[in-house]
Amino acid sequence: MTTIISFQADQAIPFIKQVRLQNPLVHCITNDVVQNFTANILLAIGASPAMVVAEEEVESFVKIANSLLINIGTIEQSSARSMQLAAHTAMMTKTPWVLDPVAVGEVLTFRTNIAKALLSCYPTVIRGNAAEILTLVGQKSQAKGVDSQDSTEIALEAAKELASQVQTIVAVTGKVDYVTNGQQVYAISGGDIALTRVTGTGCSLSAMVAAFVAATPDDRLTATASACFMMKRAADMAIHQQGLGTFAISLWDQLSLMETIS
Ligand SMILES: Nc1ncnc2c1ncn2[C@@H]1O[C@H](COP(=O)(O)OP(=O)(O)OP(=O)(O)O)[C@@H](O)[C@H]1O
Ligand SMILES: Cc1ncsc1CCO
Ligand SMILES: [Mg+2]
Repeated sequence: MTTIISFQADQAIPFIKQVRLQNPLVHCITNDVVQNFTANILLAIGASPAMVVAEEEVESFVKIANSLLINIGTIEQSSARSMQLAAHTAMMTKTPWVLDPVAVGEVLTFRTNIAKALLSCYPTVIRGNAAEILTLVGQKSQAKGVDSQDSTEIALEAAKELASQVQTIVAVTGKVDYVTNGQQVYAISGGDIALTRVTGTGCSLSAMVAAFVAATPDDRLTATASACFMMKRAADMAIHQQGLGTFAISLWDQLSLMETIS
């Protein structure tokens, strides 16, 4: 049986600082809903976002980027081709890359097939909600569109299995986040239910993971857990007495302020 280790702030702090020091260039191929939010979240944590999607451009851009994010949230034929080319280039150039398999499941078969095919390009990290991770290992899942109705506890074994199968790191997020390489498991608790009521917090977290694994290549498991910790901690500190708009802005503020004083 694997011991689940509760991830602590003192483990995350050096990784959060490294992202600000390194200012990684993160190549994002992400969905239409979250482009602006994701770019701003990356800037807030000290990374440099670039949304480059054209099939004609992705190959050369992956080669100069420090990491790549592929998020299939609003995938179409043309973006699917860009994703496959970008992931293949990342594998060949050993550029770390993160897969966010948004809304994979039995209803949305086009994206599910693409996401499964992308696994052969060995993502460095897969970050998804419980339903998405269950789907990728071929188990039944419950979702309402992009939102999971399964808990991360139910998906933990699937996350470990996926990590072992694909030789990757899996971050399965929800009330408690679990980050695993198949052997070790970190648990990150905290955060706020409001994170599920602002669109793109998971998508932006995947982009943060891409920045963290680029800036701290020696320990990508801790880097991934640190990104998850940072999002939860920012939500803990964000203002949540008014409405969701204030919460979203305050979350952005808290991400930008965390560990800026050295
Ligand atoms: N019930 C909850 N309580 C506290 N934090 C939560 C809860 N559910 C999710 N989170 C946090 O919300 C963030 C997004 O995770 P989630 O699993 O909802 O991603 P997602 O479903 O891919 O989101 P999206 O598709 O909207 O981008 C993570 O930081 C996660 O820890
Ligand atoms: C709402 C939505 N639909 C496709 S992607 C996306 C962003 C949150 O996953
Ligand atoms: Mg998602």
